[in-house]
Amino acid sequence: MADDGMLLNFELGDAPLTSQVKFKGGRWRDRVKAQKSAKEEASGISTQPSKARYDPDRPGKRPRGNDDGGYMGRHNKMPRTGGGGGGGASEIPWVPTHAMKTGLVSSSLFTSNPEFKTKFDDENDKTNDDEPAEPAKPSNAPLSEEAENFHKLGISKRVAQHLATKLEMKAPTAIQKNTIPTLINEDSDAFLQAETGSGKTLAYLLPIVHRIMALSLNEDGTPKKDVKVDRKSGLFAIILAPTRELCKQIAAVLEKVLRCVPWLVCTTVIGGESKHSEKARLRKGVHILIATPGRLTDHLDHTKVLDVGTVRWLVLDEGDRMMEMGFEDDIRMIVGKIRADKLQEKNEEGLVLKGVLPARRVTVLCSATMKMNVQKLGEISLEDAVHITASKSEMEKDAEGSTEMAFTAPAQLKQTAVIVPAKLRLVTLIGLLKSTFARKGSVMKAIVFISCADSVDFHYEVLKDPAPVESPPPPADGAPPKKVDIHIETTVAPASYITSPANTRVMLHKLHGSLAQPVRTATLKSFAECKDPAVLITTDIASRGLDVPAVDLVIEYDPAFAVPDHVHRIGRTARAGRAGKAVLFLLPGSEEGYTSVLAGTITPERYEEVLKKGLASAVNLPANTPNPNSENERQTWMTRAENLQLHFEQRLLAKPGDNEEDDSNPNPFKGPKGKGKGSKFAQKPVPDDPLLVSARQAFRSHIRAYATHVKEERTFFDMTQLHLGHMAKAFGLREAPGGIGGGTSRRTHRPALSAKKNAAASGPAKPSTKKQDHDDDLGVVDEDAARRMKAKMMMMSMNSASEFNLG
Ligand SMILES: Nc1ncnc2c1ncn2[C@@H]1O[C@H](COP(=O)(O)OP(=O)(O)OP(=O)(O)O)[C@@H](O)[C@H]1O
Repeated sequence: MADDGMLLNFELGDAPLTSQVKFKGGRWRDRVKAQKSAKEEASGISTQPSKARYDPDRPGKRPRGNDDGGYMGRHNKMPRTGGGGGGGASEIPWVPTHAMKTGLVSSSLFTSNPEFKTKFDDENDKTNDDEPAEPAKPSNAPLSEEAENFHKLGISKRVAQHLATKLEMKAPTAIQKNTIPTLINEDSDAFLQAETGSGKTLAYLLPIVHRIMALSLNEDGTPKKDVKVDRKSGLFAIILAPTRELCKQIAAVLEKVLRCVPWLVCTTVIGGESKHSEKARLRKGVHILIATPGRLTDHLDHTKVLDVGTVRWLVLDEGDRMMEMGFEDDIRMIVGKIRADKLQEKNEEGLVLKGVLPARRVTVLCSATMKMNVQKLGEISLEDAVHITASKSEMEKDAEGSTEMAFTAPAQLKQTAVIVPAKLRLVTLIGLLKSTFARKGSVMKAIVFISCADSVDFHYEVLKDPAPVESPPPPADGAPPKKVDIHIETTVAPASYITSPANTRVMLHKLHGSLAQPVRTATLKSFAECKDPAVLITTDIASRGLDVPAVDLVIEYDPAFAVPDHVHRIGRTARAGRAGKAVLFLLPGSEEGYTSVLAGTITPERYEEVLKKGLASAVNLPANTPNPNSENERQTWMTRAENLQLHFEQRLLAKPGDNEEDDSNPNPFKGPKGKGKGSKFAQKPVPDDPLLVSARQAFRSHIRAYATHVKEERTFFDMTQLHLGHMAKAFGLREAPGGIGGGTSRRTHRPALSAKKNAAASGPAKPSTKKQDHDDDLGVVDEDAARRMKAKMMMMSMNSASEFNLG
């Protein structure tokens, strides 16, 4: 008889078994029989080993296992055997008694998976392994021509020398070469578009710094007579960016540049930090301000000392993202306020601004991706803007009136799409990370993008060492204990599953918008400065603009919600001409078509290849966790994958006191979670393992997030094709938990876009959706998404057997 996806775990090693099957539903008599039988077998005195076991849904009939989210018997590739769904009885395997007893009935990872549509070029795969193809010439690297340097573009010698000697930037990149002269010599608005990692930040910062410097320095660098620029001279430039992290990063780059002009000052005003101290800094005086739109609007409304009369530049970095996040109104307000003030030709202290700074207010828009909403932003903020791109051909395309520029990925970025069945996602991720860090020094940092904060939390918990980090003993001499950075206590931890003999320590980090700002800042710092190999598990909060040069690998474990987001995510690697690799996880089926709309050459890869490499050697299971099978050199990668999955499932099923003998409950059906209030059998409920709770929450949020892919891409990301039972396995769950369809998730991705859209349709925005200038993974799912999920859930509950082939 075909096992149809059932893994029968006859040999499970000596690890403690952590869960018992709960017998629910059906007739009381059936449940008692089933429980009795399970008990007998547990003590080795089974009287009826070969009998069919209890099936709660079909008492008295042949059993169903717990595969496929409660459904077992018909695979989507199998023909229906009767009306009304459900497989024919002959296809239903028998569940061995002891497997039910232990709760270790688990669907096999390697059966019942959908077939791939992709045609893999195995010959090519081989060639790739043996003799790597010539790497593509980097497309976002600094220009190598001898003749190119910053001074020749018009930047003062002082700054050019500082860049070359202190910041190791001798030659500009293509976008810098095309932007700097324009912004120095002209006063027109500009729209900078160039691929990720191409140096757009310095492309707009350097001309601004150069022109502010020119207020007090002559062209030869000597100081102007009787001219003093100090903190009170006025605010000359405002740079807006969508996230706090990006604002801090821009400020860090600018501070480095300003070290050669120490009298110029920049600061940030961003959400999540003390407004009081921001006000104090503004009061002291600042020349360049970097802000998130929400917080700047707030200060413009409430901080009198913030005078925008002298402002000459407004830069909107990642403008499209700000529009997506729903900051259109804030940006309108900011632009309106800046333009409303009469342009001052002299500042209050009599410093002449005219003739040195732009004669009009200049707006610079900056993005690697352009969409309709950026054009709209352009309409709000730009007037006769020049469109500056990195290459001539792009500029020509623009001159010809091409409305939509193709999003390009850095040419040197190696992109792969791994087709992974839902059930195998978690083990494949671990296999990939394990092989990534197998060789010392080959990869130092990897980023894993996940769709929502709950899922980030779960994957962080599941991948980090479960053993609590031991606190250091207090010093014997009574001195105060050494300070540990409390901010990263819950966001940074070692990850033993992905270590290797060459890399015995890999540090895991997590980041999302629901974390407090000091935690976010400290976590990002830890990741950027980590000397050990490091992994960052994150939402799209880290997808825009973030510049950690040592990132060698980006894994899109959950595909992005829209193509531009994908471009930004993969752009966290292969920056400024460096090499990089991006791996996209796709499910077999409609998702496989997604690569046709993405930029660059994407090589498809089978998950088997990833697992073979990753699980060629044993996974380092953390101590004191269930180990389904002691390691054996001869184990195959498939067995290792099965055991690894089982290990996670067991970890999730662990409950406090599971390892202790406890026969005190006389009624097996009013077990730890019995509802019988007042019943003599009622017991104190035993809480589920926090990891299990987290897995359920992550699963629910993941499914909700899945429903929020942009409309144009829903043909690839089709809710109705998702197999919830299989997907649950990727969260270590043996079945899909309920409660997916109802309500909204507070921590699901793509909030403001939909929230604002809804608001437009249904009246004023709720206060909670406003000014989330930083929390781009906080918010609610749009109604349309909720409706699609509800439809899916209804279909599931109406006919669980037809769940496989919805739509
Ligand atoms: N001329 C240069 N020479 C060497 N490195 C440079 C140069 N210009 C910028 N870089 C480096 O390139 C990296 C990417 O720069 P930046 O963050 O400005 O890119 P970007 O185009 O804004 O990317 P994204 O679109 O992803 O935000 C940074 O590490 C920066 O220090």
